[in-house]
Amino acid sequence: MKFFIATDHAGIAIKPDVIALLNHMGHEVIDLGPFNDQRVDYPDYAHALCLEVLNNSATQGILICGSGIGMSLAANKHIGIRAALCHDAYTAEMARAHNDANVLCFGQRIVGLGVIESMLKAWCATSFEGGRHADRVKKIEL
Ligand SMILES: O=C(CO)[C@H](O)[C@H](O)[C@H](O)COP(=O)(O)O
Repeated sequence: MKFFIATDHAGIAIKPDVIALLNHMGHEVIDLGPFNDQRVDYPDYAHALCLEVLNNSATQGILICGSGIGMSLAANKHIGIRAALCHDAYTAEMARAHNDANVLCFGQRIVGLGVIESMLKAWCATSFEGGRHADRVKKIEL
């Protein structure tokens, strides 16, 4: 899988570890910034990442801010993006299996590296189940 990743200043510290985990799992990761810890606005990075995911087939995104909330709110403004704010392996698994989520959001101020690793493993190991979930996912978009 090819991932795009972006953060704000409140998510940047954990980014190298997340990229290393994904690389270790065999995934390609494109870093869309920021590249220093100066204060930035999360919507700028969320929107840039969503455009990349939408314009590159078979890619997914990872967005990290302090809580994950701002990133997920901004990302879900894009038609075709299903951004899931996850806190553990179960929410990551359900986001893929039931919601066909294509952007994983989490908060650096909320989860530690162990939980992040379990979320990434669950996310990458899980495919959309389709079936009864397919019509529900279609209904998300107005
Ligand atoms: O959008 C958020 C909260 O809903 C993110 O967690 C931001 O990273 C956070 O608001 C940044 O806060 P800061 O006090 O400016 O570092």
